[in-house]
Amino acid sequence: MLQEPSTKYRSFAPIPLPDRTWPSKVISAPPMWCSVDLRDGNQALIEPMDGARKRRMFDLLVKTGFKEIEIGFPAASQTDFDFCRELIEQNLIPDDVTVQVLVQCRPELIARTYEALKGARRAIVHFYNSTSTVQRRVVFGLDRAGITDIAVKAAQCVREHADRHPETEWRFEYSPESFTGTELDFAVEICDAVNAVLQPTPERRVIINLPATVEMATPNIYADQIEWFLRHVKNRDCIILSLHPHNDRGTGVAAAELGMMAGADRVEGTLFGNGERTGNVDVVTLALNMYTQGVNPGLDFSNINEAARIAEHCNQLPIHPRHPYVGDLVFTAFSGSHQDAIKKGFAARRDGDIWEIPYLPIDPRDVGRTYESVIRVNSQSGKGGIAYLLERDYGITMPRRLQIEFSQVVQAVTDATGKELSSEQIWSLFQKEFLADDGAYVYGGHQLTSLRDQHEIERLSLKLKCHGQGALLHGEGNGPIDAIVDALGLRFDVLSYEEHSVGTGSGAKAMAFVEITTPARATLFGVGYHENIVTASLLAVLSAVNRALQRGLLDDAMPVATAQG
Ligand SMILES: CC(=O)SCCNC(=O)CCNC(=O)[C@H](O)C(C)(C)COP(=O)(O)OP(=O)(O)OC[C@H]1O[C@@H](n2cnc3c(N)ncnc32)[C@H](O)[C@@H]1OP(=O)(O)O
Ligand SMILES: CC(C)C(=O)C(=O)O
Repeated sequence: MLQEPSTKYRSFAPIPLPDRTWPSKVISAPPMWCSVDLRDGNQALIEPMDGARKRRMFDLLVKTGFKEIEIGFPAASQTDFDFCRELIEQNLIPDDVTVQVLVQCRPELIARTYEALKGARRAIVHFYNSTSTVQRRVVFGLDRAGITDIAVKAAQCVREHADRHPETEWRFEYSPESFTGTELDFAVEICDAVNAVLQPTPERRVIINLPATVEMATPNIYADQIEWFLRHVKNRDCIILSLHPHNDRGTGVAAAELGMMAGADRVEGTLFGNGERTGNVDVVTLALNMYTQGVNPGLDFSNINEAARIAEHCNQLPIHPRHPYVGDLVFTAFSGSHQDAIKKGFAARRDGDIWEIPYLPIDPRDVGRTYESVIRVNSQSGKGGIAYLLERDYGITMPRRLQIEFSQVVQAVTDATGKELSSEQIWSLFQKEFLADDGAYVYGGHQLTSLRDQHEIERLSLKLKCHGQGALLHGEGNGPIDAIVDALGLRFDVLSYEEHSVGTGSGAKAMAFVEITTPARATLFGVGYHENIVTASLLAVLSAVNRALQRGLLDDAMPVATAQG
């Protein structure tokens, strides 16, 4: 790269529009949408679509709700010509859909285009020529008058052909191609000249499409260009002002949004932004951006995965996993603080609330995605995410301090492997850590009786394997936990106890959580999981004791005094 890029590149001159109004506008209604997947998208593919893929894409576009679809450039390729014929002859165009085709301002190509459209009920003929300073100079070698002449002659030609086929309801679209590199006064001048031929009316408006053929500046400049154009073009009421942004600077969506605020009526773009170079503007993102502002976009992406898979098949191009609204990872949080906030957001949410879940700008279910992958765990994750997965997939609600303790167990594994852990793997780590029966003290059965004369006192007889040897311990207390602490005779106290059921009906089990503290003031949890709630509590105490023994936090003195063979 150059140390001094200004020797090779220059900045885009601002548009003189100090009283611009677009910055304070709000998008409150969708534009007229036109899909150009089958033309601009298609012409950028490594392998342009064959008839079958075109048909699949067309059906998807219709199902999504597009009412205007640019189906190709029939004068350019036989495939496009044949596809156009197929749609017309087989009557495949729904009544409320209008097909559009592109053609250069060349009479022979225009003639072929009308051949392709013969018999159509309705059609938009879209003609274009490049108007930018650079293309005038290097491609056409013509001045403004010469370029205007090309456009005006083409306008006459498309009109004449149309007049010869009154059975079709014709509409026209003109694009001063490379508009963003065209002086604004010239763009207005050439469009006025074309309109003088086409003679649009408020009832039969012409589509004037102002493409950012190459995105050359910040999106506010595009908005200024649109507002400036609309203030100066003649007969605004006879024009449908259309945008056709590309994404060379990565701001195609922003440019389209600001362009709409600047007064545009219509947007041409493609699904997921396929198209020349960095693509056309992504209509899915545009539509769902509107949706998340509470505006019905008029396009239906309720099953966004299906749309994505069809687009990938037709374009033979993958969609990036981080692509807005659709990428495989866009509804996934790996990082701990995000997971924590999402978990709390879901917990706080009530039916009918405005959607306000941190880090999730849209409810994944609105586009047919599930909450399945919202939280995934790796070394960047925290307790909230782990707790969320265990709760969602296994119905386990861990006490907060256990979440902290267990997250360290998970973290040790993710740090060591560098890999993601599935919720199944987390559950098996949880079982290994808390529920395994391979500790020093293994539960073998119990009996609990209330003392006849002292109702609050319970007596516990507990069968155990202590270090592999059978033992029968006895203890008393004001409940099973108190009694097992007494029976074990070890130096620890119980700090907290919680229990909840997991599952419902006859398959339900109890999960008990016991937190103990040792003489050295170490605290740690044990978990018990059993059909019987008392057994679950006893198991939880033994789980905590075993974990403390394993860590050398308790004296491992077998309670011989009370043990019996
Ligand atoms: C920004 C866009 O996306 S515009 C759409 C671009 N899409 C495509 O090009 C895809 C389909 N195109 C094609 O298949 C071919 O280009 C065709 C069939 C249309 C034309 O092919 P060809 O005639 O072989 O030539 P080619 O495309 O190289 O034409 C360039 C010639 O057309 C002229 N030309 C280019 N665009 C236009 C236009 N819009 N109007 C009039 N003339 C034009 C050029 O000045 C050049 O003229 P020259 O031959 O006198 O130098
Ligand atoms: C033909 C025009 C509209 C075009 O595709 C472009 O400028 O990108």
